[in-house]
Amino acid sequence: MPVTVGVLALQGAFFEHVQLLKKASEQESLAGWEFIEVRTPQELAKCDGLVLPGGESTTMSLVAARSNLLEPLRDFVKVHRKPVWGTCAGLILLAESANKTKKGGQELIGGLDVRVNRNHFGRQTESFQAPLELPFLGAGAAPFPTVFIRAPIVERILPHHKGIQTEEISLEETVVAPSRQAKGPAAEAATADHVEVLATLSRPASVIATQGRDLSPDKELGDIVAVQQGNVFGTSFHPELTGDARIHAWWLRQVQAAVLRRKKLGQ
Ligand SMILES: NC(=O)CC[C@H](N)C(=O)O
Repeated sequence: MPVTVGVLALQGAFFEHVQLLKKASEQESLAGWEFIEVRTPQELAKCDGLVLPGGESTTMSLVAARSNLLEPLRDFVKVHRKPVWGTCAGLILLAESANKTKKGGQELIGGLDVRVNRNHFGRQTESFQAPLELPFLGAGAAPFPTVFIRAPIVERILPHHKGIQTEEISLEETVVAPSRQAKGPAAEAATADHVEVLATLSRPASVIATQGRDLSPDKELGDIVAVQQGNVFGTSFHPELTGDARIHAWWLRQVQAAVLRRKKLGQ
């Protein structure tokens, strides 16, 4: 079963992702998988799954718009519901809403019903590394060496399928992603109406967020740094900048499951 996984290669750490995807596929003994850099709608159309790397989300969305990729990317995530994973800037692009965006706005792709707070931990010089428990990697998994560089966090879980969040529009420097309708049975199967919190920074994640609940004031929960909603996965940190391929391997298994689901449904 040939499977093609793309990494959006407009800007940022795309090369590192491709390398770790290859390493993970070897670890998982996945034969016949192809990993490609995506710069055009034609390349995107070949993909069964897509990684949006870290970098600078403002630049990435500008280049995506100029490359006529924004609409195909939105369709990939929200209409075809193929698996996507955004790291850092990629997570920002996958959010339905983002704070502290550049004046004049910034285009988002959307797909995760969350609002992110950009540059949550401060500037480049305030970058840090932290060993983080990631329960989704399995019971007893060793802490993951997470790298945070001008990283966003998920500061709010938004109500599902609200489309444009009108309450957010009035907030200065907050942007929202345009809404889209999923189509077809595979799309339905991959649609999840809740955002699952997979990791928080200050303590091991054991929390499933409920819709519409503002989690930011409750500091006890810690900062949300990994979330999943259906086929959309996002991390605040950069696994591609470590040699650790465990998250890539975990995500490739998600892609494999999604491809099998689509096949079963004849799509
Ligand atoms: N390392 C990163 O990807 C940083 C993201 C960056 N702060 C942005 O807003 O795009």
